[in-house]
Amino acid sequence: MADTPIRLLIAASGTGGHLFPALALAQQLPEYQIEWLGVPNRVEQAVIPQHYPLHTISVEGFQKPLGLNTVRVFGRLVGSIRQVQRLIQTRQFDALFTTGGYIAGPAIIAARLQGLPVILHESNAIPGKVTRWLSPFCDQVALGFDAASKYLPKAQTVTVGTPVRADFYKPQPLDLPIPDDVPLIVVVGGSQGAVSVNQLVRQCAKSWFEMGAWIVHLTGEKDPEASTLEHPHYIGLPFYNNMAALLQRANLAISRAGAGSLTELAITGTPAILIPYPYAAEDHQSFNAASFAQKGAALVFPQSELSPELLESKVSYLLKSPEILQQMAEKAASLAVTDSAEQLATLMRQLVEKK
Ligand SMILES: CC(=O)N[C@H]1[C@@H](OP(=O)(O)OP(=O)(O)OC[C@H]2O[C@@H](n3ccc(=O)[nH]c3=O)[C@H](O)[C@@H]2O)O[C@H](CO)[C@@H](O)[C@@H]1O
Repeated sequence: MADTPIRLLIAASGTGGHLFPALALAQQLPEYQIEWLGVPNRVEQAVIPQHYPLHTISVEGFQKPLGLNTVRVFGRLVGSIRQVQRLIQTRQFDALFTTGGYIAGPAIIAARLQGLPVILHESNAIPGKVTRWLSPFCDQVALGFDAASKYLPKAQTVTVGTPVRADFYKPQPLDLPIPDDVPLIVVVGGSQGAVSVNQLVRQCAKSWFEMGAWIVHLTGEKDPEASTLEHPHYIGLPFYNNMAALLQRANLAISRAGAGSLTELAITGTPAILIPYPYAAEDHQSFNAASFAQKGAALVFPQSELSPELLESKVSYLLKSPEILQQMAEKAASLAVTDSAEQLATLMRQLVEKK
């Protein structure tokens, strides 16, 4: 195996939270030949082909209550496993890396049937269903949060944090017209935006503008009112690619509590108000956010308890208290695992060498 490059299949799909940690690992394995497995019509179609060949299969999750639909989904799962097996045979992959989610089901099963080593990375404090079911079949399960290990008693777990893209480790220029000396609030609702958070922010923004603050608001693509707020200090965008530059510049973030977002806030040392997505599976975003709240790196509010008045006053208070923002920034930075991608790359190389 020494002379031919290792061929790695990465199965990561659906959301930025699944894609970006896998991309961060891929950046650490320049000597590998990497191809990607995703599904049609999801974010990977826009992000991956410029980096790696993208193969797609159709997968879907099992919905409750179980019934006829389950039979159909099961049939489709068997079909997708066969598709991935054929892909592994024809493209001669040596190993599989996945970040969980629906795509991980057929990918892990097919890889095991073909005798490939598998590493699964689970970034959330409460692992998803596929991770729980299939982690015993993976050679190594790498965790973003230590707390997740108690849900995976039969898995070979190791906590490595969650990898972020390489640009987060260097100061990045911000290509947005924001003066250097103004307080900047960044609003981000995960990779898809958060309409409820957007509505809250639009109701509060006026008083923050009056305090001199600027707002960069990443609204997502699905907010029908996204362009209703206009102000010289306001920049609304559906999605922004250079998150590293934006979070490095931000004085405060108002954010959902997806594992990827939290990791990036820690790496950039950005104080935050976190509003966990209330419908995330088993409320995992609240558990993700808990470590930030306990450490004093963020204020966490359940969406149901956060009125516009409360958000308006908390942000105004923080804007008036730079020393508190500074303390929160330091506490956020203390939660950063800066070599997560390197640790994962080392695990991958060790595993492939062993086989
Ligand atoms: C609704 C839901 O279930 N979301 C889940 C999904 O989140 P989702 O994909 O929203 O979440 P994350 O917060 O983990 O990651 C968002 C990623 O998108 C990037 N970004 C975002 C906006 C933007 O304009 N530009 C940009 O690049 C961020 O920099 C970050 O890298 O996967 C995460 C990891 O499994 C989970 O923790 C989340 O709970």
